[in-house]
Amino acid sequence: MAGHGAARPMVAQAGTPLRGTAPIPGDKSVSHRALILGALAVGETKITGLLEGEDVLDTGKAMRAFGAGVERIGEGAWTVRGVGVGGFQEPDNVIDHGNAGTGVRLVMGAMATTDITVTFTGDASLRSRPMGRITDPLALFGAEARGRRGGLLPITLTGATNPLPVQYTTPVPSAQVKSAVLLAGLNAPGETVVIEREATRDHTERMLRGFGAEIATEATAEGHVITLRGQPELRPQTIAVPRDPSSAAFPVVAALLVEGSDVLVPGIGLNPTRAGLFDTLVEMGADIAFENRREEGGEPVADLRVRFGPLRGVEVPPERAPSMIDEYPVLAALAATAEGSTIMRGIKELRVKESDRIDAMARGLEACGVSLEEGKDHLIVHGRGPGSVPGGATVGTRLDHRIAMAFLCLGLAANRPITIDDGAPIATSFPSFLPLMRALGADIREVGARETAL
Ligand SMILES: O=C(O)C1=C[C@@H](OP(=O)(O)O)[C@@H](O)[C@H](O)C1
Ligand SMILES: C=C(OP(=O)(O)O)C(=O)O
Repeated sequence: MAGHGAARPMVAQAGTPLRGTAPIPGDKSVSHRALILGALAVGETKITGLLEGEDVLDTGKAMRAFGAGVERIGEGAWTVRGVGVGGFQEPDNVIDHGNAGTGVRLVMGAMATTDITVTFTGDASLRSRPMGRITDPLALFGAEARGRRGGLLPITLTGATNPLPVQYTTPVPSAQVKSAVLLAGLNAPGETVVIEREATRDHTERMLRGFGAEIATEATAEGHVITLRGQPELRPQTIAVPRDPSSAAFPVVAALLVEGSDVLVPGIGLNPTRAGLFDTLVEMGADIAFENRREEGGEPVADLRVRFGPLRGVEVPPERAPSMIDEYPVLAALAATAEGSTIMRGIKELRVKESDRIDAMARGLEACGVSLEEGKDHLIVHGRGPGSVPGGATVGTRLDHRIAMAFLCLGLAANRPITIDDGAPIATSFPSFLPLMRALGADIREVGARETAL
């Protein structure tokens, strides 16, 4: 679990162009959901391509503690023997979700309508993130939460004895909130309805449908109305997890940062609720070919061929934010080498991620000599073209994997090396980041590590 071990400082510096093929691991969002829904089905679910990052492994441990059989049978290949909807047993210890907002929030939802009491916690980052957005709707089902002041973890949640179905309009665009309510609705009688004004990633809906739940989504003037019929028997599935577009973002952006690069990133999930970064990059003038478009595991995918070329700053439409919410840090890094300003508005949700990502990016970019403007809900990066980023700074990554990877990518195009104080959290979402980037030719190393040790 990130934050529990020693800090791992890392440094990135300019070198040769990036070339080759980047095999991206499985999607983190889909991986969490595959383990949770597998645990709620009756029988054995088979998963291939599961992301074996710390966040997902913590969800696997949680599902085991709730009574499911979770076994690793090969690289990325797992089986989950489910206990059925309502069948979770009470764990005999605290459930520690490490660094994972998705993990803790979805699992709280999944247990909130079963009559058990569970204490949840996480690392220093997760213990500072808002949980009221989950415990408030779960209270409508009849669940009771007691946490620290401000609704922070650790939280003890007692599931509803006689759950009520709920109709809930999400107050913030959040797939985690939507998913927690839907997962709680699984063990409530009748129909649970979630209304979201802005569409967020829809992996929970797609996967629930795959497991045989009755779920419908309707686009209305109010927004997306999602209706789930409770107390289904979920049928075990065979799930091929697509490769994670949020992880792919790093080698894609690195290829756009480093002159002369030409990188192939195969089989990337391009679900429209996740693909906002790629639309933005194309608007910036990026040379990206989407080759061999196809469907895999119920999700649209393509092979991305990315070549370095000149980029211009753009204004990102605020309504695109939910489809690229985790990609703003790496976009902000890239924006420093575009010509002109990149304007990112409608992004205040970034302030409650693993770190306050607007502040973390602003302080880090400033330290690297990049000019910017920031506000409560926006960040504007003034790019001055390739070769314009001085670098030469040490950036604080604040237990945030995406901040860590974004600055390592920027270091590949800066005039002086960029150091990050701690790369350990990268293992939460992208454990193969360092070897993958190095195989493309990136000069990224652990500070103090000998060349052969990596
Ligand atoms: O549901 C999910 O899998 C996720 C939803 C998003 O969080 P919010 O729901 O807080 O927007 C995203 O930032 C996170 O990385 C994964
Ligand atoms: C926000 C993220 O994850 P989580 O909320 O699951 O911690 C992320 O991976 O960028």
